[in-house]
Amino acid sequence: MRVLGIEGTAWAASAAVHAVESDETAIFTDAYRPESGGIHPREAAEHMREAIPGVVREALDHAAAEAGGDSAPSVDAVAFSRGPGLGPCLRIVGTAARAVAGSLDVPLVGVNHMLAHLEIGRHRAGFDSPVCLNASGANAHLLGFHNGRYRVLGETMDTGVGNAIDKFTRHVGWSHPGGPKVEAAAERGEYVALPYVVKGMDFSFSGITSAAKEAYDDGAAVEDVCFSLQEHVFGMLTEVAERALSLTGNDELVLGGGVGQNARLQEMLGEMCAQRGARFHAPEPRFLRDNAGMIAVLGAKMAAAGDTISIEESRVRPNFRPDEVPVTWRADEDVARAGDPADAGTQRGAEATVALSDAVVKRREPRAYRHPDLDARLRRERTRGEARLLHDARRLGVPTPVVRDIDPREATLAMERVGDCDLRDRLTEAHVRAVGRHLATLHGAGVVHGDPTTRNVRVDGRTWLIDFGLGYHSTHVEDFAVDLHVFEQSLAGTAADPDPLLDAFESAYREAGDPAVIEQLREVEGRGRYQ
Ligand SMILES: C[C@@H](O)[C@H](NC(=O)OP(=O)(O)OC[C@H]1O[C@@H](n2cnc3c(N)ncnc32)[C@H](O)[C@@H]1O)C(=O)O
Ligand SMILES: Nc1ncnc2c1ncn2[C@@H]1O[C@H](COP(=O)(O)OP(=O)(O)OP(=O)(O)O)[C@@H](O)[C@H]1O
Ligand SMILES: [Fe+2]
Repeated sequence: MRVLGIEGTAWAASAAVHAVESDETAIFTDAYRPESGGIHPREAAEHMREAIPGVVREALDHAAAEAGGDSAPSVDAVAFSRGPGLGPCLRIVGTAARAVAGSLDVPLVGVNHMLAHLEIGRHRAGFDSPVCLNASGANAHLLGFHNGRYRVLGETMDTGVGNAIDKFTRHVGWSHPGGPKVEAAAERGEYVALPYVVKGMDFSFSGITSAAKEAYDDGAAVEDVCFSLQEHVFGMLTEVAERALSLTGNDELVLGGGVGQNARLQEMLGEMCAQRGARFHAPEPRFLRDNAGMIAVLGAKMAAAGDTISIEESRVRPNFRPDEVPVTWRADEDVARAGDPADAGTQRGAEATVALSDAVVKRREPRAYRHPDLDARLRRERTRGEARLLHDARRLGVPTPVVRDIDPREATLAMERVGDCDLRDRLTEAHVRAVGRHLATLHGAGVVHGDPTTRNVRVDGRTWLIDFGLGYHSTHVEDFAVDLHVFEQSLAGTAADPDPLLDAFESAYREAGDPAVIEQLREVEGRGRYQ
């Protein structure tokens, strides 16, 4: 079987032929390069109009040559990027795909571009059910497979990671795309401190981009800013990837997206995985940046599962989210979470090792992938912050362990042992309601937990909140809403039937806290991040 793929969500006018039996993929790409500034949607669409016919012809010629003069059509299906992406570009690609499928009389397959970034890594690595970090221009998120869908385990709360970097390079007058230029300049740079923003498995870049621009305007060497941008931004992505592995009990990670071509990002992810005994795969660059090869490869899997669409249903989807897609090509898989060993001896969390006896000693281990200055700063700040907030929460009446000792230099806390197990392993409505009430109490007093996941709640007769290492004080409704979003994402990622739990959580929060936070939560969830 051979499948034609067509891609054109933003800058890459690309067509490819994937031959299933030999697993060979030929890719033909004609890139749009803006003369100034970033990607202009109208110019990009104009480029698609001019370039798509040429790359499709090249791909079909290639397929015909491979077919060696067979009378049968040279491809068995046509797959296209249906979204997310720029509407005007998508429509041109959609039209081209319909025309080719119609004239060859073969089925049409509508592919989610972000899932294609993920599946190409899974395919090339031969991994079973990896967590995926998509690091592309317009997006940044972590995906994991659970109950027949890819779930968004964490994502950017503002711009995509490539866009965040490209904004900085535009500010200093460099041409698009900025990522490779930052990578080159970073080789000669030294460390300066920038903001570092991780909220559970979510993260945001706007503060870093602004601080980087300011540092440059204030006279910092551009090489130093580039170096530090990479250390912070990729450090954050690596940290959240590690959190996702830890929370899901997974030991395979794949990388996707154009920013994934960056050697420093690949190095950090590789080191993080090596340190925790997980396997890591980054596909070759031609499969990382936008390309039709990944569309053809996933298109072939979808076609084999019978997941094709009629012309009438094939409208494009500029805001197509990855978690909306029924994963037909993995329908027969029954994926169980590996799970961590029971509460005995030493536990390994996402960032700390926790020695459990009558008491608990939690030590934030150094992270080799992180710049030493940043590593020391985060371990010290988080240890101090955790001790302080555990105490504050207790005073507000939220059950937390009593802190017995703290050593910020060693990043070590000694505290009371609480609960029989993590909430993840006993997900009842009553406990989830209690989490809703406790978060409402904290938020009412201006405290953000920062990482309220189903692993950071301990349960017995009571419902205890632990792990305040990412917590902070705030008066912003947005920060409280993101806290709720983090908890709901972790529920959706760990519960077999999350809906009743989500309802119970929200109704308890609404009763005990500020309903405006729930409204803001809807805003956070609905944010269009894909234009
Ligand atoms: C929706 C779709 O159109 C969009 N595509 C996209 O963003 O193109 P992609 O090829 O995945 O990524 C482009 C980004 O990748 C960055 N980039 C390329 N090489 C890089 C490098 N060596 N280091 C850092 N960033 C790099 C560029 O600066 C640019 O921001 C997406 O996947 O989000
Ligand atoms: N005070 C405590 N009493 C009982 N168990 C605890 C306590 N503190 C931590 N644990 C156990 O150790 C695990 C990891 O602890 P913690 O969440 O504080 O570390 P972490 O490395 O920051 O983890 P993560 O980032 O995954 O939440 C918890 O999920 C819990 O099972
Ligand atoms: Fe992409």
